Amino acid sequence: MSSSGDLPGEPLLDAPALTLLPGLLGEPAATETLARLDRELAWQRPTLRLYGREHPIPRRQLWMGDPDTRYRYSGRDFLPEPWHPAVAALRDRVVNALAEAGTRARFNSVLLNRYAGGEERMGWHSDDEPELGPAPLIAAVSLGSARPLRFRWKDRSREAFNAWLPHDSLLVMGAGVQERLQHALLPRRLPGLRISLTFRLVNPPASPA
Ligand SMILES: O=C(O)CCC(=O)C(=O)O
Ligand SMILES: [Fe+2]
Repeated sequence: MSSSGDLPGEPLLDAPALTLLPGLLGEPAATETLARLDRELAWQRPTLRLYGREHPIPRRQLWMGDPDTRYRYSGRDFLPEPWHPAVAALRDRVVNALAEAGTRARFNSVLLNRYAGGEERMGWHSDDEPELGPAPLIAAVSLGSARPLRFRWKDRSREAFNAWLPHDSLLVMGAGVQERLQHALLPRRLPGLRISLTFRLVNPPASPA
């Protein structure tokens, strides 16, 4: 895979490569896709176990992908929902946008997050599960209300910063981003529905001998 440093979007970071591409779908497709995903998906609010207590997550989410893409998250296994046609179309659009920019990528799964308003959120993390491999390329599509995704360096060598994610944008987190930084969608007084889709390539589990 070539580096995503040559993507035509706005480079937020050069090394490791973090790039924002606005206008992924155009209108009215972007707004229609937001409404369709909101309406047609079976959004879930799973509980996570923290210090022995069950907590509902502060957003809704859905794991979708090829049947062999198991995903472990906070000690739980999530089985993927089959691809919804609108999500599969979005995945293909992302792959094409990356290809046009000279970056070859393949995705077999996606985590969809639905934030009803600014109080819904996602805490600090890196997408560094072993099944994503050592240097994953993660493509994050944002639809709806603009929110900042906050980044901080694990070694605190540089200042934390915001990546503002407007409606109909694609944030490409290239090789090294998960290794060196964490990100979070912090609560903000910003009303409005937002849906994000983070496309990933999960290594299919080796078949048992
Ligand atoms: O909603 C966002 O933009 C962040 C989502 C995210 O970090 C993830 O799905 O791992
Ligand atoms: Fe993430």
